[in-house]
Formats: sequence, C-alpha cells, structure tokens
Amino acid sequence: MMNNTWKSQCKYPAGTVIIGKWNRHRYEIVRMLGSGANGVVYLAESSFGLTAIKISIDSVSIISEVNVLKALEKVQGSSLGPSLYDVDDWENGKRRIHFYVMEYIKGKELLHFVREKGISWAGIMMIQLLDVLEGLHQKGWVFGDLKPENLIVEGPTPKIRCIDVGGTTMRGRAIKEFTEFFDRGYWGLGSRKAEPSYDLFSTAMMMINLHYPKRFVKSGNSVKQLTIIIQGNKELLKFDTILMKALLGKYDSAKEMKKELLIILSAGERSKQQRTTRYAPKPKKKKMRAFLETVSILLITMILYTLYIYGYIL
Ligand SMILES: Nc1ncnc2c1ncn2[C@@H]1O[C@H](COP(=O)(O)OP(=O)(O)OP(=O)(O)O)[C@@H](O)[C@H]1O
Repeated sequence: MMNNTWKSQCKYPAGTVIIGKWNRHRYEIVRMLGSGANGVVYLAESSFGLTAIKISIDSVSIISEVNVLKALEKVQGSSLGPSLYDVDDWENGKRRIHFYVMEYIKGKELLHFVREKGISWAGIMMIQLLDVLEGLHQKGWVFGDLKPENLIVEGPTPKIRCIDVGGTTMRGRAIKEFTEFFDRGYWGLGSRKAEPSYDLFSTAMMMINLHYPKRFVKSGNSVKQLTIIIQGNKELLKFDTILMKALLGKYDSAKEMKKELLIILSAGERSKQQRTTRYAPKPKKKKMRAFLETVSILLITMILYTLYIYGYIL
C-alpha cells in the first residue's frame, strides 16, 4: 500500500508526458481521475485515444491488477472491467514509475445514476451485475470489493462497468480488499473466504445501499437489523426474500439469484401493465371499430362502383 509521501510523488500536472520505457507509447496527462490505496489514476491522451492510466511506485500491486484485468478479459462475453491497452515503466529522471493503461470508462457512478433515473433501475442494474458475476465465478474468481463507487453506468443503453478490480481474488483465498458496509465479515454473517456467496452478500448490501444512500453501522443483531431496514422501505420490501437469502449465504450461484430477481421484476412489470390497462380510458377499441367500419364501407362502395362501371360499359 502506498503511503501519502509516495502518493504525492505520483502527482503530475496536466500536460505531463509519460513515455513507456519498453513499448515507447506516449501519454499526455489531461487530468487526475482519482487516487486509491495503490496508485493514482490519470486521464491521458494517447494513440489509443482517451485512456485511464494508473501509475504507482509499487510494481507488485500494478502486476496483480494487470493480471486481474487480463483474467477478466477472458470471461466470455464480459466487459465488466476496463480493457487493458498497455503495461510499462516510466523513468522520469528521479525514479522508475510503474503503470498500466486501460480503457477510460465514462459514465455515472451507480448511486448517482439510480438517483437520477429512478429507483426502478436498481433491480435492472443488479441483474446485469449478477450476469457478469456468474461468468467471473465460473472462471474461478470472486470480485471482492463490490460497492456502488466502483461501479459506473455507461452508454445510452445503460451498461454496468467496474473501474476498480483491485479486490478481485481467486476462489478459495482470503478476500484481498473490502469495504465494511459490503463485507459479510463485518456484519458477522460469514467468512472473508473468496466464494460466490461473498459477492452475492455484497450485491444484496448494494441493493440496500441504493435504497438507503446514507449507509448505517452495525448495531446489535445483524439479521434483525437488516430485516427491519429492508421491511422499512416499500420498494426494497419487494425483494425481501431474495435479499435475505443472499445475506444469509443461501445462494450457491449468481445465476440462481438472478433468476429469482428476474421473476420478481417481471411480476412487478406485469402488475404495472395491468394497473395501467385497468384504469386507462378505452378509446382504442372504439377507434378500431370506427376504422373497420370505414374500411368496410369503402370496400363495399368500391365493389358496387366496379359493378356499376362494368354494367355501364357492357
Ligand atoms: N478505467 C477508468 N475509467 C474511468 N475512471 C477511472 C478508471 N479507473 C479509475 N478511475 C477513477 O480513478 C479513481 C481511482 O481509482 P483506483 O482504482 O486507483 O482507486 P480506488 O478505486 O479509488 O481505490 P482503491 O483501489 O484503494 O480501492 C476511481 O475512483 C475512479 O474515479
């Protein structure tokens, strides 16, 4: 983990040019995107277009994140993490800096997106996430540090993407990075062993967080506390059974959780449609009848007219 002195030494102004020692690609810093425990991320112009470049003095953390990005790319059909473009070192006169270059993911943080577009998007985003998690788990990985800040919704057709893969851990090992609110160990509801149920717990906590943007701390019996929280929100209550199952580690796979979530979401859609049909005025049927009448009259008139012409000519 980098300390603050190292972090401040990884700070560069806009216009700084980074040239890779080995691959010789050139990157011009546009601005800082953010900094984490292991490095600083910049937006940079390059021959790849606009990219995000993560720099660090810690080669081990860079290598380990690069390995995770490579593994994520191998998950069939998944584009959860950013694509990896380049890995290199930069000698800037003073010291050697390690960096990797990835796709710049432009979008809104999950919490902002749901706040802006409406809470009904929360379930849809969770379905997308569960889909990707299933692929990831099958490849032997567990995401680990799932939280809304790490998830970005991009594109005109909203798609969930992840900007921090630092917590991704091989199945069976101890989770590398976590955030208390989303960590089942903190809530006393399971271990920090990397297994699918760890991610599913975090997914359930994320769903809770989307409905309760102000996070809360553990107080007393976790199961009781979380049950009261879920039941205290009308929207969240619809997902009661699924959330409790995920919190208690009752799902073996993301696929199973996704299936049950889909059923709840589609039942909600159906009842919404029924409500609209029941209360909406019914001018459509009348319009249709009038249209059919006009068509019949026109047809009959045309037939009579043809017969008349035919008779006249004869
Ligand atoms: N590929 C990317 N596209 C767009 N923004 C990015 C990308 N990668 C990182 N960022 C931005 O840079 C910030 C820092 O990212 P980084 O992965 O270093 O750390 P973190 O997620 O904040 O913390 P930590 O790694 O300690 O959990 C992110 O919060 C995000 O705003």
